[in-house]
Amino acid sequence: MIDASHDIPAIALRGLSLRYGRHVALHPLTLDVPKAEVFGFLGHNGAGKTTTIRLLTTLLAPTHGAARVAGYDITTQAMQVRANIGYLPENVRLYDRFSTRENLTFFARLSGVQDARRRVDEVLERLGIADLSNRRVGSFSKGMRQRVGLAQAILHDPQVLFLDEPTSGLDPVGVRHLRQMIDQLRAEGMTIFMNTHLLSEVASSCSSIGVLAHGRLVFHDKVSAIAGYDERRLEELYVSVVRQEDAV
Ligand SMILES: Nc1ncnc2c1ncn2[C@@H]1O[C@H](COP(=O)(O)OP(=O)(O)OP(=O)(O)O)[C@@H](O)[C@H]1O
Repeated sequence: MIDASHDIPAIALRGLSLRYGRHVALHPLTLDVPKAEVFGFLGHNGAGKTTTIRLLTTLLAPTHGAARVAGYDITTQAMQVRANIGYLPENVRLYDRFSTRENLTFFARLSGVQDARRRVDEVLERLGIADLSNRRVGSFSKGMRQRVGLAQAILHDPQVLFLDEPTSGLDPVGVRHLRQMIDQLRAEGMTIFMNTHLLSEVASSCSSIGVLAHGRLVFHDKVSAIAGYDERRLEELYVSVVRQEDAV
């Protein structure tokens, strides 16, 4: 049983698992992510990272186990979970024929945001993308779409933000811009759970790290606890824990 008081972690998994038919995509996973942390979730292709995010965002129901996000149970309080999380999927879905402002106003109203127009302006300013307001998103680069997607994900001021490979396919300027946004949101107290393949992303943005291999958590620690935690050290660590798992 997970405590539902205010001191609980922003994200708490207890033996959470998922099978697709006979295939175990996620073995029982127990993990806490404290509030206002950026958690980097690493793992090879097919390790189970997206499956974990889909469980925590209530898009999939677990086969076994439980989890709380922002204090709410993902199975019995799915609506409350959804009201308190933002999700930026790898490929952002926007209405190409509409402007940034029109897209965001539509999504803000859909999620019941009060005074949607004012809130959209506020988020555009906060993320430094007011210059994109009146442009149609159909003409946007991947980096611009990601920025609008992030704005969409935080319109309702969620406590917890899930990012699935947020910088995948972005050029260095796009990566830098998104990182700055993530740093800013964390500084404001948001908890961020980020799937990534990039060790540079973990070294620059994350406070703690988990490594998943074949659906099992094979490493979990604070990034600062890894001696000399630069990108190279993280790479050595990543390769060693994934190799150990392969040898089992
Ligand atoms: N809808 C599905 N039906 C059956 N198997 C699935 C389904 N979705 C994912 N899988 C399988 O579950 C496993 C975990 O997939 P998942 O997408 O969670 O991995 P991932 O770590 O996010 O990979 P990537 O880094 O490539 O995005 C993989 O073996 C995948 O083939």
